[in-house]
Amino acid sequence: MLKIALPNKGRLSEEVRELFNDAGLEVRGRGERALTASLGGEFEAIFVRAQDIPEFVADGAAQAGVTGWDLVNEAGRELESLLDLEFGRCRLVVAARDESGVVRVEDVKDGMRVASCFPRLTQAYFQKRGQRVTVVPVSGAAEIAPHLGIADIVVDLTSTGSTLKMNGLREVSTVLESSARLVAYPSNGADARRSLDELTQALGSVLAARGRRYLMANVPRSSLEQVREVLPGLNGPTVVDVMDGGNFVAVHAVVSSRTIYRTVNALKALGGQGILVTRIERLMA
Ligand SMILES: Nc1ncnc2c1ncn2[C@@H]1O[C@H](COP(=O)(O)OP(=O)(O)OP(=O)(O)O)[C@@H](O)[C@H]1O
Ligand SMILES: O=P(O)(O)OC[C@H]1O[C@H](OP(=O)(O)OP(=O)(O)O)[C@H](O)[C@@H]1O
Ligand SMILES: [Mg+2]
Repeated sequence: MLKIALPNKGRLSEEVRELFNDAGLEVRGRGERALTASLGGEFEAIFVRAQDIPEFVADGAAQAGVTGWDLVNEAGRELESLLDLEFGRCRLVVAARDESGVVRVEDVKDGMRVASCFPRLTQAYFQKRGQRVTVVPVSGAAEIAPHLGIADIVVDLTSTGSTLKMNGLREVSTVLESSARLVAYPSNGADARRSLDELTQALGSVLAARGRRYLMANVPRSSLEQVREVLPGLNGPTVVDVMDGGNFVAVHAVVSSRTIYRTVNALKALGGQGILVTRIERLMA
């Protein structure tokens, strides 16, 4: 059995569960507070805090795990990054109150106190810049620290920016960009690596499918050249004969969901009929 460490709660847990489900690795038999569950295949999920996952995986207690790239970097342990899961996108930023006089990161003075749940990354960031700050480690709600007078500025995660705004803080610079990652124990044996390769491909195929749609339409044979322009697909559209279709042939293609509205209208303009758009579950190149 390969153990995969997954977040037991918080921001990432639901999306991780959905991703594994979509890849056919359903969390089975997990009671409300159970700490482990079978994922099917050779995988067993262990549910722990997102912060603890880098340590669990680096120590080999789990062969792989899913957690934020920010937490992986903060842990500073050697881990192999297998896949960017694209959700949990956020940035670790330096932020300051207007009264602090810090408008740009260059304005941060030696001796200033920086509150953060990411003390190592914060220390390393300012050290690299040659700015001697005092890091005030906190385990949550760093945004409140300047108001309590325990720090001058903060280093915290942001995505929409609303928490910073609510706390009267302005973003000054970016320390790290983050999203959820699949990471692995660097010394896994050959069998474990093979299984993790398969897992990486399965999860990757779900992610690749998410931004794409499968489109089918009947189009006049005479407009095929123009249809090719509209429907590049992965390797150009598949063209299929339609029984008793007269001048019409069927075209099939994988298209980006962002452009689907335009594509459908363009096909209609070329005489397309019976247009059908469906979701794709998995897509392997
Ligand atoms: N605002 C956000 N937008 C997108 N992703 C975020 C955001 N905040 C955090 N994340 C990501 O989610 C990860 C886990 O955050 P989460 O809030 O679940 O944990 P936590 O609150 O630090 O842990 P706990 O709830 O156990 O105290 C972060 O390390 C980061 O990668
Ligand atoms: O830019 P925003 O969209 O406002 O997101 C930023 C907030 O999100 C995270 O907290 P979370 O909501 O996970 O709560 P937590 O402090 O309990 O971890 C992070 O610590 C920020 O406080
Ligand atoms: Mg949080």
